[in-house]
Amino acid sequence: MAKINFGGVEEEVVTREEFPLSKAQEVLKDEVVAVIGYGVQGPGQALNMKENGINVIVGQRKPSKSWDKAVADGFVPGETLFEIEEALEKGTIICYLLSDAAQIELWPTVKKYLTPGKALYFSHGFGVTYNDRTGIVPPADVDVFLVAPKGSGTSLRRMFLEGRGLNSSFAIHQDATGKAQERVVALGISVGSGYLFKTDFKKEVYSDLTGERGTLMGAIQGIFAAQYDVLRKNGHSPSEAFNETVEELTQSLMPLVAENGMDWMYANCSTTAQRGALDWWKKFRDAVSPVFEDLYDSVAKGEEAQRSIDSNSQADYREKLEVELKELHDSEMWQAGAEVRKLRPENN
Ligand SMILES: NC(=O)C1=CN([C@@H]2O[C@H](COP(=O)(O)OP(=O)(O)OC[C@H]3O[C@@H](n4cnc5c(N)ncnc54)[C@H](O)[C@@H]3O)[C@@H](O)[C@H]2O)C=CC1
Ligand SMILES: CC(=O)[C@](C)(O)C(=O)O
Ligand SMILES: [Mg+2]
Ligand SMILES: [Mg+2]
Repeated sequence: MAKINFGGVEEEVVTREEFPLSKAQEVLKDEVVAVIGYGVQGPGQALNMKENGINVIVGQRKPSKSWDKAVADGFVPGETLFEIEEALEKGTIICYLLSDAAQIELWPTVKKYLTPGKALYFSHGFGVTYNDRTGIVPPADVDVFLVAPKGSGTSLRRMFLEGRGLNSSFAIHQDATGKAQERVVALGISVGSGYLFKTDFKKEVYSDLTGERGTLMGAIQGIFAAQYDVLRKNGHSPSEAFNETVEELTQSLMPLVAENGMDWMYANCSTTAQRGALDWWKKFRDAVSPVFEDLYDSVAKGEEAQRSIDSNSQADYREKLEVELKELHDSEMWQAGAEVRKLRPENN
């Protein structure tokens, strides 16, 4: 483990230099890694492991779109693609990558196949942390750990194919075999993580639920909509409002933040913009801090987890999500955005 000073706080991380793929392959050489669930994380992790030389199989419902996708991706029925219970039987490491709500429903089946010495792998601390609501309590004689890619499974795969890596957190909930650390780190490297930082199941899920409702997804849509609406209410055209709210950020400014931090992005804007941004960012921070306090409180109380369980356990959960996603898609802001994207030189 490398010790890195993050802004004055020393943390332990695992880098690909100290734990190369060859070491991961050696650790996992006698394992059968069964990926249960082929939605977003499943394909990214299974394909990256497969191409990293790991013995990976996929377990999916049949017939299903996910089964067909796994076949299209090169997993072979009866050889590397099985129905869920057969994959659970064959797997020595069970990667539980169904949706968090679906993990609850299938848990009684999965638990039957967790025989002594096997490992149960998650990509989210949700099921174990909120086990009073999920019922997911693993048997004591199996390893239980997680690797949580800090990004979409789609990005995990794309970055792997580009020779890059998405950072992941890892955590150990149970070390029944004494090999949990090497198993989980080997898996983290094999699924295509850039580097791995250590956390625990509770901190992973509390931070993740906060992040996806906050700056990563929920809050950004909220702040985009607020600025767009004010610009439009004051007579600015849809294209001007969208460019000033989203397009410039994603195409020009956020890549500068990703490259070298916020001050670097500011320094590459006008002094007029720098003065204004430095004057206003604390006002926005103070305005939204109470909302983030409420959000974290709701996460910590389990309210966000219960809402996710209640809504995503319904038979028509996908249809209901799609109705709300369509409302976003059909909004003037994102309709304007579709036209702006078409005008990008690379799209003409
Ligand atoms: N989506 C992402 O990129 C990320 C997901 N995660 C975590 O990874 C895990 C998997 O997440 P996703 O891939 O997004 O899941 P998902 O929502 O895409 O579902 C995964 C699979 O579960 C199947 N499924 C749904 N209900 C089922 C049921 N009742 N019985 C059997 N199969 C069912 C779906 O058909 C799909 O193939 C979750 O714990 C999630 O929190 C972690 C980081 C990012
Ligand atoms: C992509 C990711 O990290 C999320 C937002 O936490 C998720 O998909 O659950
Ligand atoms: Mg996340
Ligand atoms: Mg998440």
